[in-house]
Amino acid sequence: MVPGTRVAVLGAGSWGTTFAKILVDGGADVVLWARRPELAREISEARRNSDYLPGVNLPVGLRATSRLDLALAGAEYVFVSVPSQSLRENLIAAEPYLAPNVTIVSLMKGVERSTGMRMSTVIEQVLPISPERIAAISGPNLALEIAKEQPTGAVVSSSSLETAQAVAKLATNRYFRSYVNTDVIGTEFGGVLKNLIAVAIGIVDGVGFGENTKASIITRGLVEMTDFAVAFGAHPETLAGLAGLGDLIATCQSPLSRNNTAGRLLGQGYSIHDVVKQMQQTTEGLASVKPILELARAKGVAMPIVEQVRQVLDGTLNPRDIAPHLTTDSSEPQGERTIDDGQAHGSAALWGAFKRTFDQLRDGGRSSRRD
Ligand SMILES: NC(=O)c1ccc[n+]([C@@H]2O[C@H](COP(=O)([O-])OP(=O)(O)OC[C@H]3O[C@@H](n4cnc5c(N)ncnc54)[C@H](O)[C@@H]3O)[C@@H](O)[C@H]2O)c1
Ligand SMILES: O=P(O)(O)OC[C@H](O)CO
Repeated sequence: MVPGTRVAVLGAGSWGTTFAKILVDGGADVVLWARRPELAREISEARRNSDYLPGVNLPVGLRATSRLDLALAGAEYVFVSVPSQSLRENLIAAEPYLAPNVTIVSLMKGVERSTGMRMSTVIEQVLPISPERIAAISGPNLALEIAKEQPTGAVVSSSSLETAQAVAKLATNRYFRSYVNTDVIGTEFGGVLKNLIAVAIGIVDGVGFGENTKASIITRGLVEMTDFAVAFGAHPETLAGLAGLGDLIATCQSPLSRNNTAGRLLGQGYSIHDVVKQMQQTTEGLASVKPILELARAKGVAMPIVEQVRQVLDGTLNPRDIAPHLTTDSSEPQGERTIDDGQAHGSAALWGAFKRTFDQLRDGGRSSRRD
């Protein structure tokens, strides 16, 4: 990365603000766009975003504005972190101010409810830029932990390896390390699907069930995630990496997760109406359940856990009943089938993931690598 590369971040919630800090701490020249002028002022003047990141001091080099034209002027890279349902309208507003040859990076983990589209495909549809200039970032990335500079990793994915590497260089610093891959489908769906499993985990937590139930849901949830993503063209290895298993673990076990929290409230008996009212921040999983199930049906993929989450949201399943039929409604004993119908490829994928993790640890985090 050329130090001082001009970057814009759109969306000054928890993740947009945290990511702006990651980029500044990596040496980029960052302008953060906030919808509300008072928030832009708080970030620029007090170096705080007290609603979203309490107790965090933001870097001196971070500038913020509520003027989209000023944020985007001359930006070579634009990172987008608005709620997924608002991406399309925000891109339309941004388009007149985008520099030629700009690279757009999605930080979001939802699908568009009305179309079922992934965020990178919405970007591709709305903006006149080639897919090689679009990237997505995903991984075990709870914003508040990263804003406090606790070390973590993520995956930058683009159909162009060159773009993924350029973005990964920007998004790497002493506490944040970016790996690269070219499996955009797997990387994006990993981020979307783990939210749904985290809602299920929250529900059983709220009911009062313990670790066996949660471990069963996480393990079977990973199978659902992998089946779904592979049916849409993803590589199974991606789902065993940071953007799949890694994010699934972080989101399912952290009380910081909004999806997990929403699930817990449902498990405690609150209605979806009450839960939505209580959630102050973006909870992508709640909007993704229906479009994901529609996509799954279209490909003939069974998603019993996500289906049960939908029933709890609709009020047609008592949260206490979510556990007993985790994998199937059939009373016949089933094979466990983990990754891909028990073919040799599944164990090879898992072995590959373990080996890569080992190699990365041995490497000591010195270079941008494939996840
Ligand atoms: N918070 C995290 O830990 C985290 C980590 C990784 C990815 N993400 C993803 O990042 C995306 C953004 O989430 P977040 O956590 O920053 O949410 P958030 O609720 O903390 O912030 C969302 C921001 O978007 C703004 N906003 C709301 N409606 C808008 C609209 N119509 N147009 C423009 N801006 C609007 C809000 O004012 C707020 O500043 C989500 O897709 C989420 O899944 C979040
Ligand atoms: O707070 P959540 O549930 O949106 O999860 C945040 C991040 O996606 C965790 O990686």
